[in-house]
Amino acid sequence: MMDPDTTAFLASALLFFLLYEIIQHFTRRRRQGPYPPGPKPWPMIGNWFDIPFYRPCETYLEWGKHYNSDILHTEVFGQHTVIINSREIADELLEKRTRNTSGRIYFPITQLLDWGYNIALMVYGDEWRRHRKACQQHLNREAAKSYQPIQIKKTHEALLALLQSPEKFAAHNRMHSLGITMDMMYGYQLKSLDDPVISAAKKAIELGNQVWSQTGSLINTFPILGRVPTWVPGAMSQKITKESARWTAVMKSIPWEDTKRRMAEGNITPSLLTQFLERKATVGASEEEEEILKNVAYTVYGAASDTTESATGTFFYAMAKNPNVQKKAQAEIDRVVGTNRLPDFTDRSSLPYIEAIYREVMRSAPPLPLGLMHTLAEDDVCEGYFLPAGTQVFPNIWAITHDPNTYKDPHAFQPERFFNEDGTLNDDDRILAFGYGRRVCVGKYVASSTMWITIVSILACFDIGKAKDERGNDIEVDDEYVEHGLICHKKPFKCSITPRSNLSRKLIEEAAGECK
Ligand code: HEM
Repeated sequence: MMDPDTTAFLASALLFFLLYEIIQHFTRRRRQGPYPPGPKPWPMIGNWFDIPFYRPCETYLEWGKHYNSDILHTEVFGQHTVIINSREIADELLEKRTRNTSGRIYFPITQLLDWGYNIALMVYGDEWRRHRKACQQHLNREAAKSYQPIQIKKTHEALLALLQSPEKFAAHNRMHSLGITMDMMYGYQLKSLDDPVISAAKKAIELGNQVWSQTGSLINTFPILGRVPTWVPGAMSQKITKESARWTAVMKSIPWEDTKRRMAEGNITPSLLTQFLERKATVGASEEEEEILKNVAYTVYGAASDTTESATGTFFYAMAKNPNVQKKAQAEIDRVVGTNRLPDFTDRSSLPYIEAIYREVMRSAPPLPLGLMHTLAEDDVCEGYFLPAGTQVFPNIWAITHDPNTYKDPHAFQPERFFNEDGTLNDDDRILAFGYGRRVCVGKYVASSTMWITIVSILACFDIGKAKDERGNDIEVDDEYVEHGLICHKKPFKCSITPRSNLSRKLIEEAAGECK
């Protein structure tokens, strides 16, 4: 038998359901047309049981074929969601009508998690505008160049790590993307993946992801449930949010305190926050400016590291599977850069095949296959379908970059698809993996440079191939991806990474020595 607390909790939840349905019934707006097609919703819960959890991007592509539509609809507890499978519709809704489609859904759980600092989750309004402006100031095309010395230094450190323990390439990849981010934002030098900042952020994000979605917690549908104290049986979300918020506070405080300590000691490495603090000490800055800059740094930690790690993971996978692509790239590097030095950013415009590999990595496995949701400020009509205000729209970036009408043989890794017949790069240089409209990834220039210098440096120094088993046979690499929240990663796999020559080995050791 249930104890009285549980019975009371369930009874109030049921009451809320009923109240909700009644309110929905009386407040439902007049529809200006049908909703886009999708699975038939159940009363009250809507499509709760239809929402796909494994590789939703692929399921939505299948739905698109089933319903013969590139725009699809689901509804869960009255929250409308639209998924777009075509480039044209995504451009129409998320680029041309970006004024109406730049919102983010507000989950009441965000405040309980203490994730209000996160620019990517902020609703469209003045607070977001102030943060976005600060991001643009520090991450625009020109500003992004100031991080190149960090990107080079960290990439050379990664080359050394690959030389010393190639079998740990996935860990080196993670260390590389996190190390660049922490250095850029705080000048914080990450020594290992066991660093307390990394563990705290991991715990905060893993816990938070369990509840930060429409179906993750009832609090997102019935905000009043957020007031239920943690001791009430069944109040799981409250326990999770409390624990996640505790780790978020740790994740924020360690690098910030470290930055202040180093500044006080006069041990300053250039970074977003040290530059700001120096400016504050000389010409002054407001408390609000400081808060915004700190929020930018905290946000970038999450926004930059997992995404870059995912894309670099795809690069290793693509190289292990496509030796011909690798050979062609290395021939280009040897011809343009030579073998007596490591590549640097001045080489970028002279290496079109490397550029094409970068584009193909981002096309073949966009790190956020469904992007981030945008929400509608006002009712809209698209392709004859009615989209009520508040609808969340997901661009199915993976489906769009795998459309065989645009990308022939879309599952093959073919950098050649980005060339004109005369051998020059074509104009398909928009990286859809960075998203859409006013919410497009504000770190795209930084991300592009990190990806490029990583790809070109690894190819200049190493051969990546299939690993061998104990009998000397190739170990095949599977094609599976796994999802962590909205971000997908190549499923762990083995590959062999060997220096191309003794000269490459020497170049790496020299370059890494200079980093110290
Ligand atoms: C391969 C690497 C990356 C990928 C694939 C990526 C992708 C994305 C995507 C899809 C969005 C959402 C866009 C939308 O709403 O339509 C986004 C937002 C964002 N990204 Fe990135 N990103 C990457 C790296 C970075 C880096 C390096 C930074 C910072 C240095 C960064 C900072 C941000 C921020 C702050 C937002 C939120 C923008 C807003 O909501 O206004 N990202 N990113």
